[in-house]
Amino acid sequence: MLDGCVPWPGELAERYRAEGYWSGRPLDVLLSEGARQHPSRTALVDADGSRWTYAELDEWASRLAAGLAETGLRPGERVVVQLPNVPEFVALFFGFLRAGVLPVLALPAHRESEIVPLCELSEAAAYVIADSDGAGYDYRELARTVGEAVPSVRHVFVVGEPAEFRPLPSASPGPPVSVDPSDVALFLLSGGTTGTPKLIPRTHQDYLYNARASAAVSGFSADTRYLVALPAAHNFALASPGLLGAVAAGGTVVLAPDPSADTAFELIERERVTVTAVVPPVALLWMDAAGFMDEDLSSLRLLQVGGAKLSAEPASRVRSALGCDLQQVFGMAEGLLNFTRLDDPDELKITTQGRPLCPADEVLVVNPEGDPVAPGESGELLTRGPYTLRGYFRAEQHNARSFTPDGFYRSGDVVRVLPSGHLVVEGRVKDQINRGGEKIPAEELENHLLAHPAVHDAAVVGMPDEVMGERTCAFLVVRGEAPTLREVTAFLRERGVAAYKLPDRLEVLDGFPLTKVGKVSKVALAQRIAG
Ligand SMILES: O=C(O)c1cccc(O)c1O
Repeated sequence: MLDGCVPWPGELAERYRAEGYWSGRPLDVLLSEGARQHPSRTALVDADGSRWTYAELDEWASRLAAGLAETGLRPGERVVVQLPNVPEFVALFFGFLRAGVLPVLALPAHRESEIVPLCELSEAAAYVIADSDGAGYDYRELARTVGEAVPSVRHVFVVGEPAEFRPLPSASPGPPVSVDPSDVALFLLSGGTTGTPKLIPRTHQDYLYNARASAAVSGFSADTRYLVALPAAHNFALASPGLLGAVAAGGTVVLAPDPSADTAFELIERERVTVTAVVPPVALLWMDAAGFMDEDLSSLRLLQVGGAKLSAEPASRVRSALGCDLQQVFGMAEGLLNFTRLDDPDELKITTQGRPLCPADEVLVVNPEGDPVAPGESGELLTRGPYTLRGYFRAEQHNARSFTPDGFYRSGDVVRVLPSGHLVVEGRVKDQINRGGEKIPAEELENHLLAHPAVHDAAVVGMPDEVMGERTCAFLVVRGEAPTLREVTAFLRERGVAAYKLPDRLEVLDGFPLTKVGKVSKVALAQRIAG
């Protein structure tokens, strides 16, 4: 496995192969087999209505792969990719797989303070952007900063107007590069809890299983028309089952530039979309909007909701509001995916976050001492399995804390397991805010706040919110005059912090409540803001 990654131990690897979860095939077979078996079916549709068949997408991916190689990118090198939901994302994703070059999938919302450390940590050889986000943000500015800050970045490729950079490369397809299916195919980003980004290596065969098994459990078929409403770089929209699951099933991927009801409903009607995946705040907005908008949503069969916990009340209204079935998905880019099953009783679909995808997923629920709790009691979810990472990339110290000695990933989520095996998410032990599915590492934001000259100490906690589940509250102890929320967010933006990480509220205290051992008590702060 690529240097800096942690392989599965031989015994488990043997079992995953023997039981058929690992097929020994490269991830790219999703597209190459589709192109062979049904070349003229529609694989991809963009927001403007441009369409690509499987054969056309396959050809495009091969030309991109050849172009990447011709530019001098070598197998195993990393490229940070930051694209909105454009067709180039899909073609390039497969192009990277074919060239053996490893995409590091950043989100469009990321800014300098996320992208620079990512490029550094991955020693990225290139950076791929769109010219703009359609709302006035120019990624080429960010690319200039990255180019100056990170010497490993040799090329910047731009979808749209390249300015001084390069357009996406393209060349006549050469002989395929052979890849080891047990090696890394791509890197996903962790939501994280610390000040530095974490990279999740996903191997060809683990991600292939992830996409195919998810597609099966969600009933994907050749008739599936999947709307990519979340960012395509998100594990949920990419492979749970996401766009890769739709390709695995020989279905059609429809790209939405944003998840607003205006955009999504129009695409659902126009393309007869059958399934999509959203975070809870979007589900709430769609359910309201369906009451007064008149697009025809009757093609929609399944709404997947995940990223944060969907409360039972809105969950119970999905069918009447949108005329489709609900599937709750509790997943993590690190691996383990839980789905409610299409034939589960309504009670489980509404009140649980699903059960593990794979029979070989191992789930342990432990108390703070690390001992298993009694069945049905809540505790931290630990997991290992055929598609769950064994370590973050180049993060030895962090890995020592994030995994048990026998290789279970400590998810930081607090769950309880029902007799049926379904999980109910009850909270978390990790120091992170989940703002409507967007994960904000508290320590990272605190570090940025501490850089403000008027800030003596900072503690970031979630505050309950009807729509977002949580919003972000920054508690500060200040020197001299307290800055306003507006001043603080302007300061954070200036530092290149992504907009979704900006605090929603500021509270200034004389000092922080402490725990018995003298640490800042986030529990006390959270109780204070909840009140
Ligand atoms: O990261 C997540 O929250 C998530 C949610 C649903 C499905 C997934 O694959 C995820 O990674």
